[in-house]
Amino acid sequence: MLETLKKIHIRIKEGMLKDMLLQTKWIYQYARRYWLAMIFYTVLGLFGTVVGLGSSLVSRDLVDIITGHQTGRLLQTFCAMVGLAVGNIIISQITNYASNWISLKVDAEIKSDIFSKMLVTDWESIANYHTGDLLTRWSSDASNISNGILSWIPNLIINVFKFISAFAVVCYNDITFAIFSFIGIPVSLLMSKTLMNRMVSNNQRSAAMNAKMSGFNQESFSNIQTIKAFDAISYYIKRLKNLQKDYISMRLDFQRMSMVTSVIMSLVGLLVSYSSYGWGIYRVWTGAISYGTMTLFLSLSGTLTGALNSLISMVPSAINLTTSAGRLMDILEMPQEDYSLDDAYSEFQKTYQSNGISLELSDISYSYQNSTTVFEHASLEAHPHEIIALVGPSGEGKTTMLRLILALLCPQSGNGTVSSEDSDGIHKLPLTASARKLFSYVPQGNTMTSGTIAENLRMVKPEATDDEIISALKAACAWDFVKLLPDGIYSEVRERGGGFSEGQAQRLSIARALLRHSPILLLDEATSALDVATERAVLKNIMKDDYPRTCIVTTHRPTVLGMCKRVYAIREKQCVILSAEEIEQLVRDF
Ligand SMILES: Nc1ncnc2c1ncn2[C@@H]1O[C@H](COP(=O)(O)OP(=O)(O)OP(=O)(O)O)[C@@H](O)[C@H]1O
Repeated sequence: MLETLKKIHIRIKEGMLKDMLLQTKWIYQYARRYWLAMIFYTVLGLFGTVVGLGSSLVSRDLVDIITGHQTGRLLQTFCAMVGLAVGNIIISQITNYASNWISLKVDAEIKSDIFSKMLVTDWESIANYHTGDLLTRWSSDASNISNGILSWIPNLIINVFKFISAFAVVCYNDITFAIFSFIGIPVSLLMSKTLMNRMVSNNQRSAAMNAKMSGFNQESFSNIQTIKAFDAISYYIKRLKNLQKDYISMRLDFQRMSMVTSVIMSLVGLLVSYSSYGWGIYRVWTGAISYGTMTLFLSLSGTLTGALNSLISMVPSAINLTTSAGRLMDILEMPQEDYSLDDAYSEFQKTYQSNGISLELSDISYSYQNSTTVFEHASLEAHPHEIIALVGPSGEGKTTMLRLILALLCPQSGNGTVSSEDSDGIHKLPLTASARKLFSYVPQGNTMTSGTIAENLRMVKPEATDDEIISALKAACAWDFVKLLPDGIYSEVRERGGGFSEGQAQRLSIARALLRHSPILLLDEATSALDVATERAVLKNIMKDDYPRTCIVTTHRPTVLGMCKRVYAIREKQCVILSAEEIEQLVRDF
């Protein structure tokens, strides 16, 4: 027996309650920023309770004056009652406004905070989550917290005060009525225990379902072309219907649970009010109390039951809130990227950019979290005024190498450095997330976003003039088609580069990278959709200016290898420099 109790104690200590405490602390760090507004809201709520009680007392007097139990000024009492009722309406509106204000502020703050933290989370860890799941956590879970944040301390204080003050008034007027305040408690407690268990699993089910729906919608809408091309419309409609079926069945499950709960709670409410009513009539009949006092009890029995139910319903709402906090904490507790060298890199860039910057990775080993080993003791270097090519069959690790260079991935062993040489010697910094200031990266695929061409390019240099944009477009061989567009650089680009061919979108992406004027340029199959002549022209333009750029390209096509200073092939998880003969062989075999 003792053993069992110990086990339960340990489970409570280590399990749900401990998690809930941590999650509550996490929520509190957002709530405390609005402590003044929360105090205002609490004071308003307390004031509203006092006005409500005052209104019940005045209505008691009014009834007693009318029924002749009390002598008093009817008109004044009536005016006081109306005044208090109007005051109640005004206070409740101000309270609503304050609660919305707090919710909106907290919502915006949590969302922007989580957004910025998600962006600095370790890339590989966050890439394991479906974007639909991330979106649901970021939007729905954050909203759950901001909407429910007031149900904590402020509503707890308000409802406790409401219950105690109403109870005190009841006791003062007729202590026998106090018993009715507690009739509902056992049932409400029982209900809340059942509710609590169901809610934990329902919340998790609901969050998982929402993430699934959001992921499906997002993927379907961004792949409409593929769905049509594969004649997969009916397949997708069927998938949606199945998801909807699951969703409806889950919602109806919830609905049934809340129906049962609310029927039981309403029955309890009826029981309380009818018993109060019956007891009230009896007390009036025996002459123990007046009609006015009975009216007071009837209205206070509602207040007491309401306050009690609100207090009890805080348990499931706390679960809802902490479940959401837990889901957000999962994301925020993932490892974060290291930006501690930001200042050092800014200084480094300012001082050495004009000399050009070299890049070196030595003895790098890297395996993805799923244990796919891509590199073992691989080394690579690139220097200013050089184009370095990375070649190799699909899936050998070219993109992975660029991710390592960009510090999106962190090698398990070996190290990366950037360096610059001047008359004082070689100046080095370790490769971390802060080094990204030095890079321009053109990834595979279409990375244009909706907006004008100019807006797309200014993403990397907001202060760029039109002339600078046009020069970048010229260097990327994109000006030829942009100048023919009726709105030139102010022509609209649709989502994912819609409205432009793959090759055009690639050239716009390259122009964007060039506009940034970074010392190191990384092109991941960035010229794959261009014809050979344009591809060569783009690379020539990139390297022809005096700017000491270091350029690394990954490619399947050996057409540009002749322009490269060194060609690395990824073989047996290493980067091997190809000889002139091997490069010639590659070109011949292509
Ligand atoms: N996020 C990831 N998680 C786990 N494994 C991955 C991930 N991305 C790539 N890989 C694996 O790492 C290996 C190298 O992939 P990578 O994308 O670097 O190849 P690549 O040479 O760029 O291919 P391609 O030429 O087709 O673009 C592959 O076996 C791939 O399955």
